[in-house]
Amino acid sequence: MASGNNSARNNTRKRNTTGTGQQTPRRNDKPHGSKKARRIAAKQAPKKPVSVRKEQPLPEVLEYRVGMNVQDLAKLLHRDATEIIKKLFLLGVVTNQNQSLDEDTIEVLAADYGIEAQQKAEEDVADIDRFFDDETIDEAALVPRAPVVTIMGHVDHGKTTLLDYLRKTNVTAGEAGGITQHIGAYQARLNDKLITFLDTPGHAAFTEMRARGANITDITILVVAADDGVQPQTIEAIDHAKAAGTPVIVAVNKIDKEGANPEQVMNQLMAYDLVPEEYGGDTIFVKISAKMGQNVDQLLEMILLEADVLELKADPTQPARGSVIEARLDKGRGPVSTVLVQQGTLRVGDPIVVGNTYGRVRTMTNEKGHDVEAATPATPVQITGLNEVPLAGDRFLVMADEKTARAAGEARAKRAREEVRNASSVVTLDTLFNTMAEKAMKTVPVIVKADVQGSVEALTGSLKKIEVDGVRVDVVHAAVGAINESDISLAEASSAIVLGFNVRPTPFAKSQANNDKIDMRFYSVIYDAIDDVTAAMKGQLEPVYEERVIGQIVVKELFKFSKVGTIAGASVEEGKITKDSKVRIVRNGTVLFDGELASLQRGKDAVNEVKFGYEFGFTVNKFNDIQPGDEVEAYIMEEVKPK
Ligand SMILES: Nc1nc2c(ncn2[C@@H]2O[C@H](COP(=O)(O)OP(=O)(O)OP(=O)(O)O)[C@@H](O)[C@H]2O)c(=O)[nH]1
Repeated sequence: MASGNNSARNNTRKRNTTGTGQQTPRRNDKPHGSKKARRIAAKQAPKKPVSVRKEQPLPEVLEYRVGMNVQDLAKLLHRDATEIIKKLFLLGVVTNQNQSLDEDTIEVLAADYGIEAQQKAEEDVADIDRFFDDETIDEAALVPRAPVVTIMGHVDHGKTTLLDYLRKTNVTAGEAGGITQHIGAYQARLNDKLITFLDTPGHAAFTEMRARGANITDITILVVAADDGVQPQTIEAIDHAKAAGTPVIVAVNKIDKEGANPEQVMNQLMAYDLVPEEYGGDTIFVKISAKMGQNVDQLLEMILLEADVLELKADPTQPARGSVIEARLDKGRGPVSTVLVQQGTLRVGDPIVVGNTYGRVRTMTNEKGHDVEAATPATPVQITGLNEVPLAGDRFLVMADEKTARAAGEARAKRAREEVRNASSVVTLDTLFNTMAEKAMKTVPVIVKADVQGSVEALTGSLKKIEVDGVRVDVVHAAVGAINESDISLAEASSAIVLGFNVRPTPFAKSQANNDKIDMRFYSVIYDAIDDVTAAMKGQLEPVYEERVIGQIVVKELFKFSKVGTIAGASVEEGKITKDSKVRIVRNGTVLFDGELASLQRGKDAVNEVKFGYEFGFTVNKFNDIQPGDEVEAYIMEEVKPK
């Protein structure tokens, strides 16, 4: 049996439950329980256990865990459970075989047997991540497994078409009929070899799962339409795959279309280190038509070839562990989750901890809705039987018994509630110098977003030149546009700082960054950004002023006056605006202007302040291009004391 199995099964810290009806002797009652119990116990002198088996003497030390029940203790003491129940009864504790006992009761019991009690070092039952370490894997038990593939690419380049084509033509469960359901993943077959496809195209989903610890993709298929070439999300996909360290196979799609130019795609991608084999590189390119199915088999062949190179293996003999691909609440069936088994074999009836919840696998079905009894590595299955809905990317682990699974799930839920955020994994400019030392960082990961390509390049170029004591800046991703949720996911997964140049975050990205405590910095002068990053790396970042956003405003309409010019009519959607506010005018996520208010008025009257919910008019110094729909951020600069 595999070593991982043993460690998983042994991971049985019991819950410290004092079940109903159980009486706990007070600590100072030691060693013989209540007065009454002592009296009764004294009557039994000379003290002699009821049914001593000669060949099984008492242990010298009772090594126990809090929460063990009478049966567990009976085994350790080599005594009958009934004897222990009796003994406890005489000590004033009414219990049964399955009842968990607390520390005091166990110690009193040991003392009554005349032996020492020692609590075993606590294993961290909530830490299921350690079962995903490579050390827990038994090399001898490894067998080849199917590769797990994610398809990424720019909008409309054909990800869904490719997934649908594969599902229709190559899905294995199709053998027995049934209608394919979207469960988040499926397996395709070529020449009796399986490939697991994650059916959730999208970079944010991919990276969000990774941020939660689930590194399940082995190979990324980058779909690029031959009639459209490399586009912003193509680059985003490349950066996400690079950050995850997965090899990329390029599927140049839509070659059936007029105007398709696969060679151009190949040339463009060389700039991103994806060099085709025929040009001397090592990236596999396959020219396909997802719509017609042309060369799709060749793509599958290439995936299998790459999988061979990667020597993907897993041990099917251990208790299963893996990751959640997607999960939802079903009205009839309760929490329904698609999980991917990564090691071991998952079976119906298995007690399981999943993320911060737990349960027992009640039903297990494949992508055709057929019941399956067991799922081996790289197999996606939909399971029911969990107490709550887990999150995509949560890890799962099969436990020795339901009690342990429950203890682990509850401990994890509690920890998640307490732990607002593991601050040590967050990298911020303010704490960069210390973090660099603590983590012996060789590079400082940053993500760059800017309003125009020229700025992206200028900023990226300058950042790459920074070097402080051998530490350099690693630009994980750089692109034009507002900071979006995909950027924040990538920042979280890569512990990166986000630098925005003349751009702002989308509202969703902003709240996600807030939750994840991602450090976003905004600049309108490249030199300032370079200066900040360099200073932070040297431990010399001492912000003197920090901006504080005090209000969000939306421009509703324009009033043109011949004498005073154009006044913008607006309403305060959040916070307030004051006469001395600075304003930042944002259109489609891009900062158009950053400057000062010239006037603030309600009706015809100049005012010092307009509060939330009110409409007002304003003009801005040196900016006349305000449009209805523009968003205005009102902010003030506050002095920050150097740390
Ligand atoms: N001619 C041709 N059209 C294709 C091919 N693959 C996809 N299309 C078409 O391109 C359009 C977009 O394809 P999708 O598969 O929806 O693209 P997607 O990448 O999944 O797009 P999003 O889900 O929006 O990101 C659809 O109209 C498809 O029919 C192809 O190989 N040849």
